[in-house]
Amino acid sequence: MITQEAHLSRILHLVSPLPVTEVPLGDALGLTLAANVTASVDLPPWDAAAMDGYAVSLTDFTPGTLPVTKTIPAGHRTPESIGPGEVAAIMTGAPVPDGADTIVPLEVFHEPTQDLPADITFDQVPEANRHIRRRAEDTTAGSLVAPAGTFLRPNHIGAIAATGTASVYTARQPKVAIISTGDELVSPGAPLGYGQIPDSNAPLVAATLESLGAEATHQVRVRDSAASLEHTIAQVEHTVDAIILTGGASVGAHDISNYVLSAWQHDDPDQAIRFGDVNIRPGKPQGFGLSPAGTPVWSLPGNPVAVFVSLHIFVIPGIRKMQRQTPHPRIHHVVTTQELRTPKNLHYYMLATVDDNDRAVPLPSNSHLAVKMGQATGLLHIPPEIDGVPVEGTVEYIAL
Ligand SMILES: Nc1nc2c(c(=O)[nH]1)N[C@H]1C(S)=C(S)[C@@H](COP(=O)(O)OP(=O)(O)OC[C@H]3O[C@@H](n4cnc5c(N)ncnc54)[C@H](O)[C@@H]3O)O[C@H]1N2
Ligand code: MOO
Repeated sequence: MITQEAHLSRILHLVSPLPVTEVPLGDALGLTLAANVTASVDLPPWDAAAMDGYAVSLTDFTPGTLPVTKTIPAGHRTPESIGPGEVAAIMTGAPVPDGADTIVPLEVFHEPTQDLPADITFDQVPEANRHIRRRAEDTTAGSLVAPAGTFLRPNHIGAIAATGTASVYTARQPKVAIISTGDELVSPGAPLGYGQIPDSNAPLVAATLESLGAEATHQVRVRDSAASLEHTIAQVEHTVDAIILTGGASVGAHDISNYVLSAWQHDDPDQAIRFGDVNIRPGKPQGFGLSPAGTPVWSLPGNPVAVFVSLHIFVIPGIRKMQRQTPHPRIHHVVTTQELRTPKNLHYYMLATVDDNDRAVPLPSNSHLAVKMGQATGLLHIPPEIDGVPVEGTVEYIAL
């Protein structure tokens, strides 16, 4: 029996990050930064008004009526200055004129209007340094905005654009071929003859890859024939970054993935495809290695929930490494509403629904229960050292 840890670490050892390319910021959502992004400019680039109002010099200031000598809207392109006894009408986001010590919001003097008054009356000395966004308060040019490894969400895109950057460096997205094996498989939606089932693994794997930003370039169904499997792999092997097979990973007479891939010779035996039982349920029979051309190949068991667990524990970390991203999933902790009994010495994964209060209701988790998989919000993980968790006990949880 291979441990989950040993199998995963072999996968991460054999999978390499993909080459880096420059991508326009508009296409970068959901990609992972391969290089730090630093600010091209100070932000704010200059002292700016935070309120619509009046910029005032407090040098020799005495309350009374003062003339409004200029108007500075946002986007004003000429540096301005004011001297003692002068007031400039200023709009939110406009550069603060030299000599101004504070901004007083317009409501202090009058109702909002488009016709600004020629002068305004101060009853008292205004407080200094109010309503001014200081230059470089947010960041300085050259400072880190987002480190390499950041998975770009909309907020990162906004922050990077704000600091004057139009493109980012990211790993090329993995192209992956998905091969479902099994004489029993037909396209989802096709009429089922006796003994036939819809191929649900290919759509599951493809959707998982797409959710990571990777591209499922091929989805091929092959019959349980060594010749067809060899032919299919030969056709896709040189155009993809990885191949994911489902089915035929076990030891049955028709489990062709195991027989075909185990027979491949590799110059470096450490890199060859190896099959074996891993201490994980579901998902026990696993194959992984590099094809003779050096393409990583995951050979997963056929049962849909076993595929689902295998994707989360063994495939997603490898794809993330290709994307130059942190490979490991975020583990949460939740409270189980039922006692969980599991075999010792196995990493046991259970489908579950977890509510907003982090309370988990386990679902039946046998590896063929595809519809139960559809009801889950994630996977509970009971590690090999224990044989269960009592009701109201804390348990690890991988959210989808
Ligand atoms: N004698 C033994 N039999 C089995 C063992 C074992 O150790 N000794 N392990 C069992 C476990 S655990 C698993 S998991 C499965 C894995 O089997 P295979 O990887 O060889 O997968 P298949 O036999 O091809 O299929 C298993 C199951 O999944 C269904 N399937 C396959 N492909 C798809 C697909 N694309 N979409 C939907 N469903 C699919 C298939 O019809 C089978 O029902 O082996 C156990 N047996
Ligand atoms: O381990 Mo198998 O993957 O039970 O279904």
